[in-house]
Amino acid sequence: MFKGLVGIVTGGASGLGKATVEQLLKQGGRVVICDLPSSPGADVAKQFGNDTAFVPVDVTSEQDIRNALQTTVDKFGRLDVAVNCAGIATASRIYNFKKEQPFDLKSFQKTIEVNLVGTFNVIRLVAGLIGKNAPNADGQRGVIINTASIAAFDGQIGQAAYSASKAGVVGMTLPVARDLAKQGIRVVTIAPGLFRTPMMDQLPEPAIKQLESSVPFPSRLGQPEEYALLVQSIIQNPMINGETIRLDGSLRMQP
Ligand SMILES: CC(=O)CC(=O)SCCNC(=O)CCNC(=O)[C@H](O)C(C)(C)COP(=O)(O)OP(=O)(O)OC[C@H]1O[C@@H](n2cnc3c(N)ncnc32)[C@H](O)[C@@H]1OP(=O)(O)O
Ligand SMILES: NC(=O)C1=CN([C@@H]2O[C@H](COP(=O)(O)OP(=O)(O)OC[C@H]3O[C@@H](n4cnc5c(N)ncnc54)[C@H](O)[C@@H]3O)[C@@H](O)[C@H]2O)C=CC1
Repeated sequence: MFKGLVGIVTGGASGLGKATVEQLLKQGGRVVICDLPSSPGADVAKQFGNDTAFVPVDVTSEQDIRNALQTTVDKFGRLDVAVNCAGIATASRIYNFKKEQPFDLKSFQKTIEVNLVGTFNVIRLVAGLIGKNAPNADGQRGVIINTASIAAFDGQIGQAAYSASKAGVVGMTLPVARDLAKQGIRVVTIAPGLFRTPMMDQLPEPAIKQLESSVPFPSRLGQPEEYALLVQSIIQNPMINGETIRLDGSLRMQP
């Protein structure tokens, strides 16, 4: 279905990103996995075979993303799709009255830097390469997909930094889509609910169980493959643009 398609997936060494890499490959695509040097990205790429490459990056670095684009061109000749999955989750109260400790400012800044600035950095750089493609019959040159979170809308206690970073991704989706429309590049954001990944596994098991039971239907954590299926649908459907799509089993998180 995606024969000839070339994608970049940030955070592609784990969780939702890794499932996306697998789905694009299954459909006949070729994929550059971008993830931290400390991630298992090299092993993942080896496991997936010749249609993948791993480039160690920090998404907040201009040079790292430029290197990834160079590798993409050298190895696969073009770029059609970029999926931003790299992200970090932090949790802390604004002020811990027991310990008389305010929310650590560096932790807030880091969360914004990776989740929001990192996503923006990738968007602004991949747009240049995708924009070089010849347009298809519909005028489309490619697609950029971002990952926010339902915490952008109903963040829990302790999620001020994470929710702010993800709300920023939601907020820039429409203006960036409008901005890139003339060039035939679509921009869409997925706001996942709760998915079983290493990030979710950081939460204590009772917290996971509690969250899981609060999902109306299906009352369970999502599988990463279900996220990847939405990525595939977004790529396939040219009318989806400038929108944030919740993928959450109708969960609205409680405080
Ligand atoms: C990933 C997604 O995109 C999807 C989601 O959003 S899933 C929803 C995720 N929700 C959350 O992560 C909730 C975040 N909030 C919390 O975990 C808690 O409100 C809080 C840890 C910030 C404060 O909880 P609290 O009851 O006031 O307890 P507090 O005394 O501050 O902390 C209790 C202990 O639990 C630990 N803890 C429990 N859950 C934690 C978590 N998710 N992250 C970090 N620490 C956690 C704390 O480290 C703390 O340990 P110490 O005191 O020994 O350092
Ligand atoms: N798992 C879930 O329930 C949900 C996840 N999300 C979001 O989905 C995205 C993917 O999350 P998961 O797959 O669950 O997490 P994960 O922790 O399994 O994967 C995230 C990947 O991002 C990489 N990464 C982190 N910082 C990076 C940086 N600076 N540069 C490059 N790569 C970096 C990590 O090395 C890791 O491989 C994240 O943005 C997360 O916030 C949103 C809602 C729910």
